[in-house]
Amino acid sequence: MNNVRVIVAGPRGKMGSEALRMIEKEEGLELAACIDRKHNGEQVKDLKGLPAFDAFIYEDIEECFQAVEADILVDLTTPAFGYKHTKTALEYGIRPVVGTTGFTTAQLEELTDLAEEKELGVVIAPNFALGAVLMMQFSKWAAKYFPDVEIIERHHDNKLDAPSGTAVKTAQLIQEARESKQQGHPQEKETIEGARGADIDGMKIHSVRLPGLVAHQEVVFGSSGQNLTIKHDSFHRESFMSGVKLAIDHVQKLDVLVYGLENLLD
Ligand SMILES: NC(=O)C1=CN([C@@H]2O[C@H](COP(=O)(O)OP(=O)(O)OC[C@H]3O[C@@H](n4cnc5c(N)ncnc54)[C@H](OP(=O)(O)O)[C@@H]3O)[C@@H](O)[C@H]2O)C=CC1
Ligand SMILES: O=C(O)C1=N[C@H](C(=O)O)C[C@H](O)C1
Repeated sequence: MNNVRVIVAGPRGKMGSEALRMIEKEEGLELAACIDRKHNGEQVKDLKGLPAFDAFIYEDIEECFQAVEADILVDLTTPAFGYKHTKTALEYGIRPVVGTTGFTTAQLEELTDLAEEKELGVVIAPNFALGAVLMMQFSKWAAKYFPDVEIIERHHDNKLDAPSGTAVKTAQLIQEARESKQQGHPQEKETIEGARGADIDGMKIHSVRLPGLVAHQEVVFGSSGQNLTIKHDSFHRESFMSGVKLAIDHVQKLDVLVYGLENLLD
């Protein structure tokens, strides 16, 4: 069988470089090219700290898609570029696997429609770590019995988007399991704006950004006389890679957009 040819966008990044190391280890995957905003025309092996791939780096995504034959784009960049890259990949018949977070609901809807129109699979996963996917599923289950819930997510201080994609997805899953609920005291007032965090359907989300952190989330449920906390920690970005591989395997058989890795698990 032919190797699956993958283009990685964001190869110098924390996640992109980890994805390159995963592709290097996985039989059946081949790095076709990289998309970066620097180093046009250089080879990946020329860049310090990255695996010794001969694949070339392109700054212009269209030039890359025109020059290189590929099956899949793995995007691990920024919200603005990730959206543009995903759209362009679909235009060129390449299936996107997207870890980049921070897309708006309107962007997700637009990409869903485009994938359907092109009959091409897309996987957008706010979190590729299996433990985080389970944390979200357990939270959805718990919300049926404990509708009062707040989400505390903690990340490294280089993160661009807040709240995290995982926190937003968790809140959306909880919304599916509980009635809409305005939490806290009906007359509560913030004496400093933002003190109660972000709000999704009455649920509060608190975002912590500190050096030393990787990716962590607690979902705290409150009820009379008891609390339930569901917690997940990613201590290393390798934790996301089995999920990236799973998405690469599945996306080739899909002809629609799938949002969330839980939709690919048995
Ligand atoms: N789904 C999941 O499981 C996970 C998702 N993420 C998400 O993945 C994304 C990347 O995270 P992370 O690796 O930590 O971030 P980094 O900042 O470490 O990496 C992002 C990389 O993208 C590069 N970049 C910026 N603009 C472009 C562009 N136009 N074309 C190509 N590359 C570009 C950056 O270059 P430069 O350095 O020059 O700015 C950088 O190398 C984020 O959205 C994050 O939230 C993160 C972890 C897990
Ligand atoms: O930026 C990160 O680091 C992470 N981003 C994703 C998110 O926004 O949820 C996934 C994970 O939490 C790490």
